[in-house]
Amino acid sequence: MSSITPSKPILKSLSYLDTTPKLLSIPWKIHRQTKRSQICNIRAIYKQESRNFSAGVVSNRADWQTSCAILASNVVLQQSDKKTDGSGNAEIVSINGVHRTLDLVPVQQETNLPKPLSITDLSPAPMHGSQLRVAYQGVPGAYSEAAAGKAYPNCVAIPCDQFEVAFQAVGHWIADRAVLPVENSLGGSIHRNYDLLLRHNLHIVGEVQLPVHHCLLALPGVRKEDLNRVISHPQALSQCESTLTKLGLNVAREAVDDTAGAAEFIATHNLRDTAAIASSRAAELYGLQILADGIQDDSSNVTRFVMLAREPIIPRTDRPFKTSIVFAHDEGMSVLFKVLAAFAFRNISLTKIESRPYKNRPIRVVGDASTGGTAKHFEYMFYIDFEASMADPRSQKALSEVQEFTSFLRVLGSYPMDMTPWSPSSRDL
Ligand SMILES: O=C(O)C(=O)Cc1ccccc1
Repeated sequence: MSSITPSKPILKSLSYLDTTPKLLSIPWKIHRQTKRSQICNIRAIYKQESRNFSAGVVSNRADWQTSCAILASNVVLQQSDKKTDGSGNAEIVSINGVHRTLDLVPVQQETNLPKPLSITDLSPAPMHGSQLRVAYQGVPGAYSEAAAGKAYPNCVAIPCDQFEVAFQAVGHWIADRAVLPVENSLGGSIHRNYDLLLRHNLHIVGEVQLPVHHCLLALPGVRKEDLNRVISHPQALSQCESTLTKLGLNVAREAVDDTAGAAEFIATHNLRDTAAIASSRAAELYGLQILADGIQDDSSNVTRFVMLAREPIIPRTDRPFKTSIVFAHDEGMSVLFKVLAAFAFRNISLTKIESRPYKNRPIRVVGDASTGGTAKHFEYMFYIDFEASMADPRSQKALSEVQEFTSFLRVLGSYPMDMTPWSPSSRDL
């Protein structure tokens, strides 16, 4: 992996670019606003598409995308005034304010035979035909950079100053992928990125589990006794809290955007009273000494990163796959139980459940003074990772059932599980 090593992250916020999603609505996003008949229509299409897919009829990428487009267009059509252009193609009046006509006829109209899938269809080479450009949050030496290199060994890693910028970089074709941390075995979920997954239209196309090995870094000649503060990414600070105390460092902790950025900051400003928690690679890059090595509180400190792309990958069943979804539900009895049961009764294991505030509707009020007061329910979006591929009929049946009692359901991605062997003592950095 080659990394652009600027003195500052290359990509600042791309706010000047309109970030309104220009992509077709997510194939799997199913909105509640549709009427019962329309849901039946969608379900019929969904089931037909699922049958087609599971029966192997959807045998190549083009068909897969056409099926998704059909499903998505039918969902979106419920949301907007529709008019046909006489050819049977429904013209979408607007999607997020973008006017477009969907061409729903399958590929190879003249022969009506699906185009054989070629290797370039599976993972098209980047536009510039050379290395994959992978955006990450941080500066060179960050663990996210290492994750990018583990996911795509020959990539060009592109540093970004915010997680949001990494998402935008992919959305605006500045990068081909983004690699972002979503959870750590000691620190738990990185909530910011769960929220961003929902806000953007990217697809999870892979995951990497990275053993994280923290070091305490300072300028050459600085001793622990000289330190008044330790700075790093909040996840790193929380993963090393006990060890810092054992080292006698009862000094101020300050959170910064990323671990390597903390090391760079100390070197750039020649701070002799400050240490950083970062990787040994950051020590090399920014000329710092390692005061203490392996300071995470638990040797099995692993961070899970996901890889994001503009297009989903084609799910397979020939290797272990994981699928990530997000859903919301209106009031109803034991909806969460029903969702979990839809997977449990099909022997599908869940590996993660996360809830995040439903920012469009944070509180639902029930009742009023006449009924003795109001109940205020916090509304959440629920994220689930489960161990099955979307190509597995069990997954399709489970999601078809979940759709019945949720107001919103979206598949964030179906992707190979990271099965690389590791032991608690292994280290990538
Ligand atoms: O700050 C970094 O180096 C990151 O990539 C985020 C992070 C921080 C701590 C553990 C894993 C990832």
